[in-house]
Amino acid sequence: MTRSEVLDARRVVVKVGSSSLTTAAGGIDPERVSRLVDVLADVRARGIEVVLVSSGAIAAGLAPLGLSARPKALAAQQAAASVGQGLLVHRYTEELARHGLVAGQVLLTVDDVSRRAHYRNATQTLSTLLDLGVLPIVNENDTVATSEIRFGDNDRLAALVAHLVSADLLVLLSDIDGLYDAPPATPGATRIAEVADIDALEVEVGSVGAAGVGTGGMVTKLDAARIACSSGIPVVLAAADDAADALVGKPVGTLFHAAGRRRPRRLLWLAHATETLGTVTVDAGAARALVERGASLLAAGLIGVRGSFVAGDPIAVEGPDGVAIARGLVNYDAEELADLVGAQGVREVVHRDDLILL
Ligand SMILES: Nc1ncnc2c1ncn2[C@@H]1O[C@H](COP(=O)(O)OP(=O)(O)O)[C@@H](O)[C@H]1O
Ligand SMILES: N[C@@H](CCC(=O)OP(=O)(O)O)C(=O)O
Repeated sequence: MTRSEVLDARRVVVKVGSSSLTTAAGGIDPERVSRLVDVLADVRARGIEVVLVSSGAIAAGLAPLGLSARPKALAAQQAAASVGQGLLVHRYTEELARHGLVAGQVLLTVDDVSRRAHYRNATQTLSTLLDLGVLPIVNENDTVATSEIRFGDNDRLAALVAHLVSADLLVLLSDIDGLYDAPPATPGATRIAEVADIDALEVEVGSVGAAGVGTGGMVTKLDAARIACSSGIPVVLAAADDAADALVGKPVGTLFHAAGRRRPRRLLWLAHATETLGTVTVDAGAARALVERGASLLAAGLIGVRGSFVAGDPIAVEGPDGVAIARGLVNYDAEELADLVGAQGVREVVHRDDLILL
């Protein structure tokens, strides 16, 4: 039986991991890139828009730098990515050109999906590229991302991009042919064909794949699936070798059914992509107002402020017991807010539209 979620999709985000693009020695395998591009070109020929999120910059930079394995130090990874990203996109550009398709490179940082203005820019750029018939190739902007503000893996980035472009489907291609009920090397581990409700899923996951070039392993793929499904986007996780079948809806890999409605765009990044820059502690009355009535947070409920932030930054909101209850975009700088503690003011610290309950 074919999967209607796949057949009905008009806009698809496909993510391919480093482990699916590299040779055993760790460099980029031009044949694997070529095979992937053939599949993507077929999808495009069916009138479906495609955004590719491709890892592999670091892997592509290893050989030119005379390195045999992914370096541990962040600066060395960034150097490898700087060398490799151009080579990687060059490969894609040449391969897509064989099919008469044009590639566009889009490098994103965490800020691009967490700051409101950047988010809008990223959305506009991607939708313009799609309108122009370009096939955007997205990666993290590794050369400028520091360890604190890094996605580090492209799985979550792909889910956020899927949301950003309002995709109908997210396809995660990996070296493994789906989600298993235990790390695949475990005797008796079996593939799960469908996940109806990801929040009810209980599986044992390991971290890194056999090739040793990927990051995050299944943990980050499940995070990505959770982000996409919770915003109404179904996910197929499949082996890169099964990409053609996965993209015509054959029952390969694992299908995660979407849950719920699409959330407003801004709030999705607030929930998943944001590093909060501070925390405000609120009293029990304010905590109840937020949770039970969906109210805005007013200064009168503040009992503490921590961190360093300016107006517009994402912050965490915790109750008097220190348990986080919400995230929001704050209307004041940290110093201004500290002065409002205990002031019994009615000033709005976080507007209800800028709050997401956890
Ligand atoms: N429960 C599980 N089901 C499937 N794969 C798992 C599981 N737990 C751990 N893994 C590992 O996750 C790996 C995929 O992650 P990763 O190496 O980061 O790939 P990619 O480069 O495609 O992002 C698989 O090769 C597998 O070894
Ligand atoms: N941005 C990095 C990708 C990080 C990474 O390895 O991700 P993945 O292979 O998807 O687990 C790169 O291009 O090398």
